[in-house]
Amino acid sequence: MLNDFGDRPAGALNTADVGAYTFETGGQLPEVTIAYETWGTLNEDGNNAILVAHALTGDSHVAATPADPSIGWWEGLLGPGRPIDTQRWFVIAPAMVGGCYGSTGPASLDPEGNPYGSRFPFVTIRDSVHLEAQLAQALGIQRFHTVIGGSMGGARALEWAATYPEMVDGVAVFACGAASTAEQIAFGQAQVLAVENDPHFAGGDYYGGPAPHSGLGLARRIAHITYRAEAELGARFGRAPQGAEDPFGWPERRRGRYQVESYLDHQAEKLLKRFDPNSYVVLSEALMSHDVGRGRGGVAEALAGVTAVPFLAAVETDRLYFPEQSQQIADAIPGGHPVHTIHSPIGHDGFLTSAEQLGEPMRATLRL
Ligand SMILES: CC(=O)SCCNC(=O)CCNC(=O)[C@H](O)C(C)(C)COP(=O)(O)OP(=O)(O)OC[C@H]1O[C@@H](n2cnc3c(N)ncnc32)[C@H](O)[C@@H]1OP(=O)(O)O
Ligand SMILES: N[C@@H](CCO)C(=O)O
Repeated sequence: MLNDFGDRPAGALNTADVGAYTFETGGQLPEVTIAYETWGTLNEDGNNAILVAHALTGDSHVAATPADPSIGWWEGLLGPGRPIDTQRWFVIAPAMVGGCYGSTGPASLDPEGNPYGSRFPFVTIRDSVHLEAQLAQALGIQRFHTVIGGSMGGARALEWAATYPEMVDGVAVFACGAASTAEQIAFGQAQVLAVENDPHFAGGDYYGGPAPHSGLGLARRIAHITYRAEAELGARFGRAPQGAEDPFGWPERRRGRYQVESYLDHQAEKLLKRFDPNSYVVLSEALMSHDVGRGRGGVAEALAGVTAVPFLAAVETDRLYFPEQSQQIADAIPGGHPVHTIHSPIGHDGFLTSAEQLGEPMRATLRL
């Protein structure tokens, strides 16, 4: 069922009930719904499908649909005549389990009608892939020509290629490595604790009362700094004060803001309006769990078994998912593969803001 956190027109999402699910670490849900959007038409053989996986706070709205004509987060990549031509391909974008965009998540109601809250299981990237495979089966999709994603979506795409090699012919991974690094886990922990230490968090059972928005806002600020490059922030904001505010309010210990603080306040405010703090924790921990080599003899061995044609890309100024981490994937998948550079001064978020750079090389490499 849809929760209150999405702000979407009626009918914007399709949903499929995929039944009960036992998570990798043993948690269980008696019923799981996966929400998704689609573009184009699945052919009779069920073999013209492409799956697009969203990032941490993303959703299934990759591009405009008749039911929701608003611009999507990869609008330029997808549509009639675009690099992923929806006159030819059937594209599906599922909302990740644990999130707050229509798939079962912590704000969803259990069979007794109570929100799961603190009882929502620990989710891994691999769990999300297993559930998406069940969705594919329910829809009659035999295999994916390509699975595509950036950042956490890239983790999901790579995990798809390692978990279901027989179902994935091509994989496109942008701005993501083979496993979350110590530093990525460290940034994740700070964000998770920011939410959990908010006095309103109540162990995750805050529904019906005030939400832990102060904590979620702090988490988003930490995250957003990592999504942008130091030079971009410097060039854009420098040390400038925000409007007439005075950052030198001492000795009263009250002060106005620098522009960059106002910018981060704005990014935080925007997320509060659209995201459930519990989902932020669940998905952040899922991303921290990302390790394509877990239980497979390590990253090198897991990637040696990938049979999908890879298309890899990294943002040249990304200081969260460094280009070397994309290179590690390229080197480990048999065959020798380049890493395409996304030229952008802004850092990690360049995989969203400059995605148009990837359209043509991706189409050529993956024969889209
Ligand atoms: C792949 C996925 O699934 S993720 C889904 C898409 N991601 C998101 O929506 C996440 C949230 N947003 C972001 O991550 C980024 O904003 C992006 C990547 C979408 C866009 O990045 P950019 O185009 O570079 O936008 P930028 O980060 O500069 O933010 C611009 C906003 O900051 C505001 N802003 C700029 N300076 C200031 C300031 N001094 N004080 C307050 N606000 C400011 C702008 O007014 C603008 O506001 P708006 O977004 O409400 O229109
Ligand atoms: N801005 C993106 C970046 C995460 O990779 C998001 O919020 O999902």
